[in-house]
Amino acid sequence: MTGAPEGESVTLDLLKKKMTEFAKERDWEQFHSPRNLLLALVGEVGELSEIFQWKGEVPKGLPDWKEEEKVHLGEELSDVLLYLVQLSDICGIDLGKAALRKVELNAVKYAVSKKKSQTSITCTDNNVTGSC
Ligand SMILES: Nc1ccn([C@H]2C[C@H](O)[C@@H](COP(=O)(O)OP(=O)(O)OP(=O)(O)O)O2)c(=O)n1
Repeated sequence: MTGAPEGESVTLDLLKKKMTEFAKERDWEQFHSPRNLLLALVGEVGELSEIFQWKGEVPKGLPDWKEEEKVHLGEELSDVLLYLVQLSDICGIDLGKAALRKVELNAVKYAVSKKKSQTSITCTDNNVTGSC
């Protein structure tokens, strides 16, 4: 498997196709049930968490991290994404469309306050104004 073709952006669809090909080449589709993919996803979230474990709060951009630590972080983030893409695919969910729809739902649920001086947001589902 190679990366994205020259000049082509990485899309969820490209990742989905590459993982379908990856599983097919190895005859691993038989193992890729929704439950198995979910468990694999959770396992990778655990591996991702281990990277941050015991470090305390870390500044944005991870300025003090070694290059190899950042590479490792990228690998674990990718494992989570790749299992999520496969899980969505096997469940017949268009992840890109579902996520865009969720962004819209979130914007309605957490409406931005009209008073720009305030940093508060409004929770429309529980009628509370302020942080929620
Ligand atoms: N049945 C499988 C096995 C692996 N993968 C893919 C998805 C992940 O991107 C990666 C996971 O591989 P590993 O289980 O080897 O996990 P790690 O790469 O995290 O290795 P390790 O757990 O040794 O750190 O491979 C997959 O799609 N289906």
